[in-house]
Amino acid sequence: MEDGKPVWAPHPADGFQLGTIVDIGANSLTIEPLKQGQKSFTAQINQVFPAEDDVNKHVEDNCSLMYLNEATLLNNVRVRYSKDKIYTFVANILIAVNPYVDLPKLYAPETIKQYHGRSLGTLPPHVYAIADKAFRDMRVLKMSQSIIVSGESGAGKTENTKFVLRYLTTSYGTGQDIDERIVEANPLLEAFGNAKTVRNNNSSRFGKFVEIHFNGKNTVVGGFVSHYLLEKSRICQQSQEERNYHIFYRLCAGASEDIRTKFHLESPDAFRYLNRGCTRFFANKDTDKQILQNRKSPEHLKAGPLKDPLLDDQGDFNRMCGAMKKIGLDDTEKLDLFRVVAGVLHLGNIDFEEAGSTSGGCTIKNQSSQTVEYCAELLGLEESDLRVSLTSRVMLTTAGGAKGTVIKVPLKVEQANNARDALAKAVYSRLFDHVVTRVNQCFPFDSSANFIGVLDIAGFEYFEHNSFEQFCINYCNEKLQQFFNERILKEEQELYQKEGLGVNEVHYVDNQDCIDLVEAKLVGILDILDEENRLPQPSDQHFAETVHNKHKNHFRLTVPRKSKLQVHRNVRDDEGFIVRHFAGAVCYETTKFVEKNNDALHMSLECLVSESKDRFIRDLFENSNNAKDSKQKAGKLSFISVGNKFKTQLNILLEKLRSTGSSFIRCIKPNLKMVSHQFEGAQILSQLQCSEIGTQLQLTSYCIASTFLLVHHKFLPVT
Ligand SMILES: Nc1ncnc2c1ncn2[C@@H]1O[C@H](COP(=O)(O)OP(=O)(O)OP(=O)(O)O)[C@@H](O)[C@H]1O
Repeated sequence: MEDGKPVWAPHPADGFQLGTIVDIGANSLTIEPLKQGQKSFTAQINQVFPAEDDVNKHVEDNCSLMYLNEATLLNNVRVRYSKDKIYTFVANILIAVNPYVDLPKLYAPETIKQYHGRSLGTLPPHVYAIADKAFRDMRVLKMSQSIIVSGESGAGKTENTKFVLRYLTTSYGTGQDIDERIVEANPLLEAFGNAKTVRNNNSSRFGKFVEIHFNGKNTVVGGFVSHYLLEKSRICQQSQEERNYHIFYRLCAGASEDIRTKFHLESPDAFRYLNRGCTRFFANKDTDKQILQNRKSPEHLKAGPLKDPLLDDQGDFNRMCGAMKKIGLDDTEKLDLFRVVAGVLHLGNIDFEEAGSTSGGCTIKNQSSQTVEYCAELLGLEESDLRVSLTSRVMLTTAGGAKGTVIKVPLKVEQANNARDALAKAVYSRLFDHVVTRVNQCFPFDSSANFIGVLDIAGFEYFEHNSFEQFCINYCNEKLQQFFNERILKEEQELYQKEGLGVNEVHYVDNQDCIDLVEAKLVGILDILDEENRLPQPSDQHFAETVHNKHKNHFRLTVPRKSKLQVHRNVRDDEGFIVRHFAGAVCYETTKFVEKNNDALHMSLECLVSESKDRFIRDLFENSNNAKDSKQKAGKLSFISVGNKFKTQLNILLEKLRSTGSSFIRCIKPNLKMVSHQFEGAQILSQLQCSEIGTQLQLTSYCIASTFLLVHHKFLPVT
């Protein structure tokens, strides 16, 4: 960096600001901002970067900048974004900034044609360029490919995934039914698996890996969707501004009067599982008029509809019905799905009260009689069985002479509430599994030569309060980061060495220790949690204590009171732990870890649903580890580990990824308000830093710097 030449120095809101160096200290620099009227300030040397001569210039591949650093990358992305150029390459990785506005020309059929068969770099950066590269690599190398789409919630992963699928089926499909089916599966999956959150109106609350399969002639023959970790807590409760899964509202807004009557549907405020969150429908001015008044909640009538250019509950209901038809679901199947959704809604309305007897148990309130009747009818249950199963649980006594006797233990009001919610979550999540299975049956294939898989899964997350869901997501991201390190860094280094570029070995921080901390046999956090779940009286506190005891001096683990943030320092040692991830330290609060890690219903409920009179409900629970001999299993605590199921799924996924060629798309959320043309530099910078881009940038700048002797800043390890 030369005196007088412009540099990028840190800025709290913009990420970086332009300035000149006016003084050099031992570890810091004094910077005078170029913007008039701003005061000089000091910054650490390693946070100040040389700027390009023309800061308004932009390039398609960040690697062709003169100075390669995070500040010039941020500026390049910013300049391009201001011109609606949302895609940028960093070597082979595609950065995609969410425009939050429809850019029809960018995705038009003519654009699809343009990218057909064209090498990377010959046309402007585009998600289509990545899709076409994957296809050409598959054809030439005769090897399956994967495209890993990452980014935080609302960054645009699902939209870009859909563009990839649309591109591949349009360009290399058969022109027949199957292409359309692969694309039409999305509205159905989104209806059941997406919800409005504060960060994204259409947030996917599950991860997915969508494979498009090709025959030996490289034509699409079918598809397959694998799904991961549906967020179950949302089924029973949402925060005030959030909603449950779209399907509930779409059914309330869009179902015919006939269906409404049949399934006893009302407006969203009538249901406990909806009315603690936002009860407004998505609609625009015109479509809002088409929704009958009696279907709208008082909140909707007062505040009007929720607005999003891509969402419209009533219209989406009709589109979803169309999609169901296209992918081959008949009316009976459609009604089965709706009936179970309605059944879940009614379940939530069952209220309990203390029985007033000496048993200490509870009964169902009289006001809930009608609701119980509806639930029994919709879910094919005997009303009396439903009542008994919700208010008591069967257990096998092991004491004295009565060993082996099944007894009924009455539940307290709170326990009955939990049982009701557990039943609702189990029914809905089985329904979601069924939807995915059914979708997969719609594009079957006998054999395939290769596939292109697109992974759309949540990126690294850290909030003020982090629970089991964030723990699983971040564990997944550790695994993906390791895969990225293996793939890009090792391969690139080998390439540089092979080509004799004289690049010294680049040391990146291996995160295997963090992965082991989570998944190692017996001592890993997931196994410690499973052990806790198997105890007669598991507790979240005991689990947290065991984690700390087993990993006292682990570099990656510490107690919350050592956090830099006040809010985490208030968390007691037995209430949480901090994990130092590759992308930063996260404090996990362990309340509900034990409950969230258990997928099993208590035996009375399991028996209830698996013996339903209704075939559809019975089938949903068919493959569960349901006790055929309920007497034998009734006394045992049944436990199905969510964490270890995810670990197994993840390892299968990683094995698959390792067997394929890979490309990476990093999606970026430009602002928290979800609006167009607003670039919040600082928060975009932090997304770039805690992603593969940060790692790639370090490697690329290091290699180029070493090769061309343009050493501008020191290479820093990943963490
Ligand atoms: N390329 C795009 N063009 C126009 N709008 C977009 C584009 N990408 C994303 N959006 C807008 O941003 C919203 C959020 O995008 P998307 O649902 O793909 O995010 P996500 O990363 O999948 O989030 P989550 O992890 O919460 O599911 C979309 O509903 C859409 O309104």
